[in-house]
Amino acid sequence: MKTLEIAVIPGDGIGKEVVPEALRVLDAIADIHEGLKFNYTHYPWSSEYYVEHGTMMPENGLELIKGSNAIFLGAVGDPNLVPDHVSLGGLLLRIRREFEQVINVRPAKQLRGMVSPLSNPKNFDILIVRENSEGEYSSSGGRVHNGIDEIVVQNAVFTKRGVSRVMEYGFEIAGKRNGHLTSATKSNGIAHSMPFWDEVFNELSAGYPDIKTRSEHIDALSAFFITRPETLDVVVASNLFGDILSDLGAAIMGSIGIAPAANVNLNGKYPSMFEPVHGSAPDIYGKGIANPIGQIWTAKMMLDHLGEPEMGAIVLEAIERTLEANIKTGDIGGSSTTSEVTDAIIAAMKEQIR
Ligand SMILES: NC(=O)C1=CN([C@@H]2O[C@H](COP(=O)(O)OP(=O)(O)OC[C@H]3O[C@@H](n4cnc5c(N)ncnc54)[C@H](O)[C@@H]3O)[C@@H](O)[C@H]2O)C=CC1
Ligand SMILES: CC(=O)C(=O)O
Ligand SMILES: [K+]
Ligand SMILES: [Mn+2]
Repeated sequence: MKTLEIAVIPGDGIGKEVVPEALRVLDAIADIHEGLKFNYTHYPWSSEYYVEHGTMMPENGLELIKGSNAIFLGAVGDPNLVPDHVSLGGLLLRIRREFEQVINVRPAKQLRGMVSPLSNPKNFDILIVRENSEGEYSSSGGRVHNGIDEIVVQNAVFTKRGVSRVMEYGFEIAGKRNGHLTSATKSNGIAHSMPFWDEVFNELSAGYPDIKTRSEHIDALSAFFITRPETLDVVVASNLFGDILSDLGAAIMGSIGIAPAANVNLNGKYPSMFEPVHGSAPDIYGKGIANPIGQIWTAKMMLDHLGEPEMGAIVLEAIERTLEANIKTGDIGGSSTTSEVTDAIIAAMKEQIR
């Protein structure tokens, strides 16, 4: 029996609604695959936890989840309770950074049964590879003085190690897909970090003669996501650019509610973390209408990562069959509830093994 230890952190808002739904899907997978079992340990770390304890997780929080095979997270952020930079910084970004989850992989592809807002989407299939530990989201900087004299410095940190690592991951994964890697740059406006980014990209591309490369400035690239997404394969981007591109990728798929993500640790010292692209969606929380597909597709990425790609394929096929059957939440034009969509996905999984 292969038993996988999963640290479960639903977090805030709809994270608390969609995570239990995705666990139902994982339980159905364990029913299908008799040699596989999931052991969940639930952690209530969230903005509410902060209000009670003055911290997003206990002092030994990282120790508690370090030994798990993977972390399965919903979303963090309840701006009415805790400022976002405190809640995300104290939980989500902290785990990403301290567990050296240096890459964030985010697919954006057209699923069967989804209606893209693009009038002519042409079957795009993009994989965004986002740098996940430094760049514009570094905690380096500070504030001094007050009033009109106040000075704020936010440093964007780019290391040779970090940039090479994310690009190499991009080259490798492009080799397993369509062999095309696009680099998101802005070296016409950002004078130090982005020319460096381009240099490293050009340097590394020499070692991957079979990969076709392309560099695009982030502004133009954003437009290409809309006007010709089918020309993109793997896109490698800095932390901020990758963050923005992945909401854009989600939008052209049809909703941010379906977009999955994996925060990958490459050195094996710590677990990887799986969480959808979307946040806690306070505007729809508590109504039972959140789209569970982002969290469920994220569970598929976790299954792939944990060496169960056949099980992952069953989940994605079931998602597509459910969309084709028009069983959808409101964000994608349907009227089904969160749990009705999950029920349909689980039924479509069982149908495949009959
Ligand atoms: N990785 C994370 O945990 C993230 C956390 N956040 C946090 O979440 C909170 C809200 O942030 P927003 O900028 O509003 O982003 P958001 O992703 O939570 O919501 C943006 C819009 O998409 C909709 N939406 C998101 N997920 C959906 C789903 N599964 N089904 C249906 N509709 C969905 C929301 O209703 C909202 O209209 C903030 O506290 C923010 O900091 C935001 C992004 C990522
Ligand atoms: C924080 C955020 O927006 C993200 O990781 O996508
Ligand atoms: K999330
Ligand atoms: Mn984001």
